[in-house]
Amino acid sequence: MNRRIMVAGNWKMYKTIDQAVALAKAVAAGPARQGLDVLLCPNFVCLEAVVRAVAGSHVQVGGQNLHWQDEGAFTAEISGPMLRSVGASHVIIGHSERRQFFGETEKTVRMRLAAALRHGLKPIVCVGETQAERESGQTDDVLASQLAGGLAGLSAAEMVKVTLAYEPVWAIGTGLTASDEQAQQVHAFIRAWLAARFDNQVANSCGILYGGSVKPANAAGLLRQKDIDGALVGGASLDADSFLGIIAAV
Ligand SMILES: O=C[C@H](O)COP(=O)(O)O
Repeated sequence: MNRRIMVAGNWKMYKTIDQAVALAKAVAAGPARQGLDVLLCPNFVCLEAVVRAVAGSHVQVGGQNLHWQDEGAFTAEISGPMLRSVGASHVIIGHSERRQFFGETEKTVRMRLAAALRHGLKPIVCVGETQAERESGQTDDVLASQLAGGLAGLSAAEMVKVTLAYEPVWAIGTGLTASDEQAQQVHAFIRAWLAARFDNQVANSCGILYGGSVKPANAAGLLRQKDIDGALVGGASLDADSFLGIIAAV
């Protein structure tokens, strides 16, 4: 099964419009590679400018979140139709920072996922355990629970439109990276979970990205792993040279 590889930059709450446009143009000037998707996820304020900056290139643009309703009295929220109207193709859902700081639950992940699929946005659903959960041997249980809740009731036809991202919370922004073996072990667990919940075909076609202190120096080892289909990059995506270095390492 030949799954596509994706290198996605999650810019989090960084970059003003001018900075975002400069970075997006630098990334878009990098080489396009067969079978490799390059995605940039800027903050909402910069989305439109980044879409324009990469227009005509191989680079795609996504949002970092979306609300489950299409519209309504939900101050400061952004909906699927709004993301589509600005030219976004993807959306990140359930990032651990949303879970940790903004009350994201499995239920809201599932509702956001439904909204993304309803509007033809390609969802990237994040899962991952904390350091305490890993140290107490709960990694598999935590992931199974996040997957079961976040993907509850999803059909196989819907699941193949979803990309998953395994992001161990202890490796995000800390400089600690899961070893190649640790990451592969969890990715294999997730793929086995998908095979059991759906079937082998779904499990084998679903992209599973790794996120957590991915840098040019460790990207090649991680991406060489059988069940790692790309990277969701935070800090190292904020600099063109390091993000292009990760792409080059694929
Ligand atoms: O979404 C990206 C992840 O949170 C990884 O962030 P990081 O590369 O800064 O550790």
